[in-house]
Amino acid sequence: MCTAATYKTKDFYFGRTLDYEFSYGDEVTVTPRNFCFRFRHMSEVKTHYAMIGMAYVADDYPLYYDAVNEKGLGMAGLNFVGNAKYQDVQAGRENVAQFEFIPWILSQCATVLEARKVLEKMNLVGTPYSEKLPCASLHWMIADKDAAIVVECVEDGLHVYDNPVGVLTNNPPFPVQMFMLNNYMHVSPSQPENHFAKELPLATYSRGMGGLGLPGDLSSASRFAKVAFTKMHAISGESEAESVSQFFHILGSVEQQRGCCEVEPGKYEITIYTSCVNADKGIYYYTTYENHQIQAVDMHRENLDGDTLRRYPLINEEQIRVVN
Ligand SMILES: C[C@H](CCC(=O)NCCS(=O)(=O)O)[C@H]1CC[C@H]2[C@@H]3[C@H](O)C[C@@H]4C[C@H](O)CC[C@]4(C)[C@H]3C[C@H](O)[C@]12C
Repeated sequence: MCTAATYKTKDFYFGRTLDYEFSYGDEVTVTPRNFCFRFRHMSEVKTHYAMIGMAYVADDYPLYYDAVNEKGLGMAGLNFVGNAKYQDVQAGRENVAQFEFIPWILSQCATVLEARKVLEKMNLVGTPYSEKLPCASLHWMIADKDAAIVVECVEDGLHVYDNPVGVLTNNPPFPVQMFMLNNYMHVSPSQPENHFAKELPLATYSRGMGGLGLPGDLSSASRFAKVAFTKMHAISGESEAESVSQFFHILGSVEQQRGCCEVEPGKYEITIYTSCVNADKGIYYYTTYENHQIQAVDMHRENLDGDTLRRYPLINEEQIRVVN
């Protein structure tokens, strides 16, 4: 399971949790403007927007899971198993392999509006990266400071949905997730009043009772409702530290602890990493399951006019500050 979210204070923030039972070898990766993208079905792109994100780098190619470009556009891929169905290569269309989708959009689009235009001409195809790295079944959230959309490629084609909540999890399809929020319209940060029966002397006996009914389990539909509620009500100061801290708290509402989600006997899905990118400043913050100290990689401290990837393997050891 995974969860992606946006958040806005003075700056725009975009991030996700990546929940899985193993890691591919994730690295915060900066792709500078002159790194040559050799798209499988399209021509080479030699110059483009720079981007920073989490990737598995294979043969010097950044297989991004999530990234933000220098214009502040963010994009994240989340599992959509059983529903994702990619299109066939078609002459006259812009055929883009699923593993190229993030670079395709972030290399040329500055906004969600521009991404929508590129999506109109695009065919999302199932060409695998390699035999060892077959197609991943994903859907994506694309967002900038003004808007968010979800892209789902299913049996009947490619769908682009407005995402007024700015969150995404996994199954079921996005319109169903949105519909199911109707079930939670009574949930509130305020204390409830007795509408049950006025003859009964019902009273609040604890803080937080306005949230009763909000799910707490790890299923993707439940995480969608939980994180949507948390994000829609989250309040913080506008400084970088306050904003980043609050963003990690929003995604913390749906993190997965080892032992609670068994995927096969003795194997558990956990939140491998949580990211928060300041999309305006190009700073990629992250924590990992074992390392709660926030780490940061600033794309603008790299040579963005270069042509080679800059890679920062995740720092996974817990950093504990001993104070006496
Ligand atoms: C496993 C990741 C998704 C995590 C997730 O959504 N978990 C939920 C599990 S479940 O639904 O609830 O079962 C996805 C997100 C991005 C994916 C990676 C990216 O798409 C980049 C390449 C794409 C290649 O085709 C496969 C390897 C890969 C390196 C992918 C491996 C894996 O599928 C990743 C890492």
